[in-house]
Order: sequence, then structure tokens, then C-alpha cells
Amino acid sequence: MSAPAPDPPTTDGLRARVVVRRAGFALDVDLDVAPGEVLGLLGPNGAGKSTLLRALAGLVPLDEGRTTLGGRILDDPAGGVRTPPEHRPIGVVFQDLRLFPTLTAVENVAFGLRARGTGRGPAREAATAWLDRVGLADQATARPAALSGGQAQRVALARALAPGPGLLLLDEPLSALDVATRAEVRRDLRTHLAGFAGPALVVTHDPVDALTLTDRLVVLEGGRAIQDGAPAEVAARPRSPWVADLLGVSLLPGTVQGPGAVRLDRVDRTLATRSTADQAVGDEVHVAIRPRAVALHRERPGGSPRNAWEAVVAGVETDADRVRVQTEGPAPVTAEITPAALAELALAVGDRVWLAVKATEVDVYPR
Ligand SMILES: Nc1ncnc2c1ncn2[C@@H]1O[C@H](COP(=O)(O)OP(=O)(O)OP(=O)(O)O)[C@@H](O)[C@H]1O
Repeated sequence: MSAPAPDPPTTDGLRARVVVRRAGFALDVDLDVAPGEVLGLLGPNGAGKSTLLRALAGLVPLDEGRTTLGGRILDDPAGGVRTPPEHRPIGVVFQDLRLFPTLTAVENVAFGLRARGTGRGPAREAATAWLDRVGLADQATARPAALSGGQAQRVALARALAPGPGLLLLDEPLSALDVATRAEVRRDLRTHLAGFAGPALVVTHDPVDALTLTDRLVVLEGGRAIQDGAPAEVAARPRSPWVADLLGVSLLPGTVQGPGAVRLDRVDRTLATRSTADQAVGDEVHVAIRPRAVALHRERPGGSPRNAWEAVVAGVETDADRVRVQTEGPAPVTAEITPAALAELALAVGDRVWLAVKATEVDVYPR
């Protein structure tokens, strides 16, 4: 038996209104994700992210709403339509991967193809080609227990992509990996996402994933989308303290110069940072600085001036008890200060300001 005809290309992306009600919780979200677009779903525990993915995958019934993918109706409870999970052209990577422990890597990848009616030989051939694409050609006969976390993650991704799905759903795809592996798998995942023609949804708790893997972010809180925008825009103007804490982090490109020392690529400045033990000299990294860690000064601060540089105030936003000051310049970061500090500094847009941050507050992530 030959491979089934691939699903028709998605011209219309994903359009969904997903309503799922449970005791004490209601998810009610509208989504419109274009073909080729990578949408990040962010939100605190219990916000409904997994429920949303499970509903799209057909594992949780909608109480109300409608889901269409590439113009095809998948769910329409009012019209009595509910496509079973195995008939949806959707690839899923679950947080715990859910590889079949008794099957080899190539059998795991072939599984989705076999389930769609592809014969044993062609399924194995296609699965082998996919393992090659994710860099695991030499692990085809290994069982999941013999794979590293990063390798298992790649097998799960290959299994999701092999049948040529019209929609890709990834639930915290990198959360189980250690920092160094995560950076490497993130890079590869970005490449595979870029090559994927359909819409993709990625649930993440990691600010670097949110800022580097996605084209757009939707923030869920209490079952509702409270913010929807480009990652940089959501980071610059977070609409809830939770998002501000998670995403307000400023990322600057840098290069490791030595232990705990990273040179910023765009300014003539080397920052003292937290441990760079995971990185080698010359590694390209992201320097991550949280807004609350940034102090603002009118004059160049004394003490340890190494971690201070100048920028220009680009925006000042005040909410109940926090003020977020955005800066611009070669190394812009966002600072979060108190209203009293703002009053004392008397900062306005266009003013020059000194930014200072302690080494212990400067995180380093591999790029
Ligand atoms: N199978 C279930 N039966 C009943 N309630 C559930 C079930 N799964 C989740 N819930 C509840 O639904 C709400 C949304 O949970 P969900 O797991 O979708 O959130 P989440 O944003 O994915 O959270 P997390 O980040 O912790 O995974 C929570 O109140 C949760 O307790």
C-alpha cells in the first residue's frame, strides 16, 4: 500500500473558537493562526493552555464554538460535528513526549503514518527520512529509554511531522531538557518550525522560547486571552504582572569573554554576569535582564561601574504600583521602578539615563 495523499495545503490556517466548561473553570478563546505562523501560548498554571491544545487535538470536546483548519470543519458542536483525534491532520508533541517505550525510534516515527494507513515499508522509509532530518539517522533502532532527553524530543517532533500535518501543536516542547541541550534543540526546532507550512501553536513557560520561537503571542489567564501581539510588543507592554514578570526580561546579544564576563555585541561594554560555566569563551549568548533588576540613575553610578551603561528613555508606563521605563539605544533594556523613584528621577521620554544592574542579576543563555 502506498502513502495516502497528503492533506490539502492549508490556505486558510486555523480558525477556532474554543469553549470548554468545567466546574470552577471556563475556557473561552478565539484563535486565528495563519499558515506558517508560529503562535506562542503563555499563561500561568491553570490558565487553560493544555485544555486548549487538547481541545484542538480532539481529546477534549468543545461545549461551544467551532474549529476549522484550512477551511475544513473539525469541530462544530452545534452542527453535530466532532472529528475524532486520529482523523485530524494534526501533529502533537506532548510535554511528556509519550513515545512508545517498546518501539524503536523509527517505529515510533512510523506509527503516525501506519495509523493513517501507510503500508509498513513506505512508513518505515518515510520515518527513516524524518529521523535523518532531525539528525538521528544513527539512532533508528534505539528504544526511548536509550535516548537522551534531546534525542527523545527530536523523535517526538519527527513523529508529529512525518504524516505531513496541517497543524502542529507543541506543549512545552523544551521544558524537560537541561539548559545546554535546550539551546541546541531550540535552534533545530526553530528551523523545523520555519519549514512547516501550516499554523503551529507552542505552549511555553520559558521567556527565551516565547521571544525567539514565536511570531505572535497569546497570553491566557483564567481561560481567556488577555493579550495578543508580537512577542516584542507583549514584552514591552505586558498587560498583567504575570506576563511582566515572565516576559519583561530584556534580551541582549553578547559573546562570552571569560568566566562570568560577557561582551555585549552592540556596545563597547563587558558585563559581569552570573556563572557562564555552561559556556565556552567565544560562545554567542543572550544576556537576560529582568526589569526589576535594573536601577536607573541620572548620573553615572559610582561603586561597581562595570555594569552600567547609557541609554535614552523611550517610554514610561505606569500602572497601580509599578512604573516601567523602556529605553532605546544599542543596548536597550526595560526597567521597573517605583513611582517614588520615578518622581525623584523626573524622567521623561528623550532623557539620557544610566542603567545599572548587578552581576548576580544578569543571566546568560546560549543563543
Ligand atoms: N481532566 C480535567 N478534568 C477537570 N478539570 C481539569 C482537567 N484538566 C485540567 N483541569 C482544570 O482546568 C483548568 C485549566 O487547566 P489546564 O491544564 O488547561 O491549564 P494550563 O494552563 O495548561 O496549566 P499548566 O501550566 O499547569 O499546565 C484548571 O483549573 C485545571 O485544574
